[in-house]
Amino acid sequence: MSAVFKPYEDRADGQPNAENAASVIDIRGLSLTFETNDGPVHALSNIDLDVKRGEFVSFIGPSGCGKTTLLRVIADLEQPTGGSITVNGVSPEEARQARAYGYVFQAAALYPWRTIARNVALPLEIMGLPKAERERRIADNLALVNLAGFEKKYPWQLSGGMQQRASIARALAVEPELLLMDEPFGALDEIVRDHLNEQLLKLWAKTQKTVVFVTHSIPEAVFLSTKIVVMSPRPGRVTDIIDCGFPRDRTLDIRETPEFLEVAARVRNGLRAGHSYED
Ligand SMILES: Nc1ncnc2c1ncn2[C@@H]1O[C@H](COP(=O)(O)OP(=O)(O)OP(=O)(O)O)[C@@H](O)[C@H]1O
Repeated sequence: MSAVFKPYEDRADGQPNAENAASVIDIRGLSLTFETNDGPVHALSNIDLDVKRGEFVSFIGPSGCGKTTLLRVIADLEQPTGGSITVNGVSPEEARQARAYGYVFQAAALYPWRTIARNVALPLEIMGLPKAERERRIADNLALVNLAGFEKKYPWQLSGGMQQRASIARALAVEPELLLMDEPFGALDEIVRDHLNEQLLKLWAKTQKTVVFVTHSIPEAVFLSTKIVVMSPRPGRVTDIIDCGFPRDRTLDIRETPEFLEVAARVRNGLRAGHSYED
């Protein structure tokens, strides 16, 4: 086995000890069936997953395999029809009420009539935070995503990548422990995506957040993750969970290494095995 797959407790690079760290998300035998006019849609079947504090976990799988549905269950936006789930040791509903997570969507979803600072401010206003605290969080989080100086711009004055960084700042400003990201860079070109992947990794190392990230991209999943959850459709199942222990300060160069290509090949094989070519 290559060094890449070393358990965290053997590592000297400061990564969390994944075995002993607290569970942020604990999912057991979880299923979700949507009842539709055309009959039941089995979106998720018998999912088991444990996400530890400080991990970066990616869900990868073909369209319709239930990645977004699983993320929405964690966020209490969908209700499972079977099995159990806890987030920070409590139900997803309680975790949502405690603002345990920030959610970043594929589209930046910024309000065009609000400046960047006022977009980041919105959830803080809803929380009823005092002005001084709101301003501290806006400044800190815009600096964290390298958008200091853009406070007074409107979303349409920023590139797509900058808008997505602003939506990440908005999610972080709530100071959640957990960041849920649904294909946040899916609509961006590859060079911008590479750049944002590097920035996200630095942000993750700096903030020590737990991240759950949905993607279609094998290189993105391997580059970013400590754990890759490979899913297959109809019904959505977990077909493989791959530990991926690259150092936190990795750069894009690692994509050329044999270790990286080895993990990518395992992800690709997992995707192929679960893929149906019927449609
Ligand atoms: N509200 C809903 N009602 C009925 N079916 C739904 C609903 N939401 C999702 N589905 C179905 O559940 C399955 C999983 O959908 P989901 O969006 O989670 O997949 P995904 O892996 O995120 O896909 P993509 O990569 O295309 O975003 C699909 O078959 C989808 O059509």
